[in-house]
Amino acid sequence: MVEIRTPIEVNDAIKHVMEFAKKGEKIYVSLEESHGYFLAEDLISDHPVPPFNRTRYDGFAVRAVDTEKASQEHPVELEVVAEIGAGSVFGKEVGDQEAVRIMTGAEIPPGCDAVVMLEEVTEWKREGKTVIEITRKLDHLENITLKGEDTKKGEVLVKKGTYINPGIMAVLATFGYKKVPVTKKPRVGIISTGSELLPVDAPLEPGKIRDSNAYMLIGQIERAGATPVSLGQFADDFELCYQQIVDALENVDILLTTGGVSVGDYDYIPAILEKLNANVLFNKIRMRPGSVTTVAEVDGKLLFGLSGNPSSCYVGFEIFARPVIRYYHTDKPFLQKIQVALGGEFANSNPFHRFVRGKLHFEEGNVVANPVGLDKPNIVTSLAEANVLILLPGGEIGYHQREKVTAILLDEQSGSTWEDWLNDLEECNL
Ligand SMILES: Nc1nc2c(c(=O)[nH]1)N[C@H]1C(S)=C(S)[C@@H](COP(=O)(O)OP(=O)(O)OC[C@H]3O[C@@H](n4cnc5c(N)ncnc54)[C@H](O)[C@@H]3O)O[C@H]1N2
Ligand code: MOO
Ligand SMILES: [Mg+2]
Repeated sequence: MVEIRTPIEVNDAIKHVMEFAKKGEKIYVSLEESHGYFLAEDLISDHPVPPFNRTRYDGFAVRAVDTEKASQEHPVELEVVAEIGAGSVFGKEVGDQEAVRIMTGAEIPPGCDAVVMLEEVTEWKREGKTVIEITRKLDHLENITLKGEDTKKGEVLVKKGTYINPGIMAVLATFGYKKVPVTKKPRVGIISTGSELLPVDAPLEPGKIRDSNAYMLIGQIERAGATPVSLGQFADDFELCYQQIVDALENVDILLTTGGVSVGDYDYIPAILEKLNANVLFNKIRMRPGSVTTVAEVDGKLLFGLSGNPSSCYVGFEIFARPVIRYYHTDKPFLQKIQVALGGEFANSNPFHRFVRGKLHFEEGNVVANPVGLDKPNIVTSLAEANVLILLPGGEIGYHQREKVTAILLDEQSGSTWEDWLNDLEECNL
């Protein structure tokens, strides 16, 4: 008799999984490799930026008061007493009727309080001296970037738990972080199971397909903030897969398997979990695709038995494994959601919540989420385009073109808290 599984609700399943989520320890990585890590400490400015008053233009630093009477008819003449490029400083006080030739980014010399651009002046030599002619009045502080204009000392610029993007790398460099405090990425193992699976470089054979899930998961794991560990591809053989899983659990923080979680004759993951004496959190969820996603805990480690069907595997990972990985780094481990107009027609109702792979685009000022490709669990090619999961709550209704629905953003990095995730989903009561 085939086992009849009772589906649990999506949010209950997430809650169970998150009970076993762990926090990452603090490590230091070089600034060069920090992209894609998450800050383990607040980034606080320990000096003002810029650290000195500087010129915004190539020009002449002057005393604005000397230009007060300048006009086209009555230009003011100033003597150029020095030249400085960015990185050089003119330590002396600039006196009455004097100017310093200065290049963008150089510190404003003492006594000066305005800069006139090179293009605005006439310059010539007279009796061995360089003289400039200014034809308008300059304002106090004109063309000067003030010390601390960008940021003051002591400000929290980036909060702990933030994903390090290129802009944050610039800020880290500004404050001298050769080594960056980040949270250590968990190691996430991938085992693909299936006697039909070929290595990616093998020619097709009758009845066989190439293993795409393993590579998809490498990308998903990296996007989530973990280090993928490829542990191989194995035939549907109970003993072989059991042994691989036992060995893998020793060597990784989280283990993912794909395939073999359903009720078929060669779906060995449920029996392997039983032999492992694993604490199975659930093996059926009221969602589609990914309903067969099975999660178990073995000695405190999580094992995600993801479906073999590519779209089911993808969605199961994003909804259940991703927040566990993100929690290592941040208290906002859940995906963010937005309201969109539905770009397709789903007239048939479905008792299960649907997570339709979709792509955002803009139409007459509205954000529209268009389904990509066929909405079936076994579809792989649609995943190439997907940047959202369109959430169609289960029930007795269908969904129609331009109806307001929720889209879960797959490439967004700031994340959301559990409360945010629940609030936004209140209406769908997942
Ligand atoms: N009698 C029932 N049959 C099925 C049920 C059910 O409840 N009762 N559930 C269906 C659903 S829903 C899903 S989803 C799949 C889950 O299948 P498994 O997780 O057991 O995966 P497999 O049987 O091993 O493979 C399913 C499908 O996916 C292909 N596959 C497997 N691994 C890979 C890979 N690494 N890369 C690409 N494609 C892969 C495999 O060839 C199969 O076509 O079960 C339904 N059946
Ligand atoms: O787990 Mo299956 O994906 O619901 O199609
Ligand atoms: Mg199966």
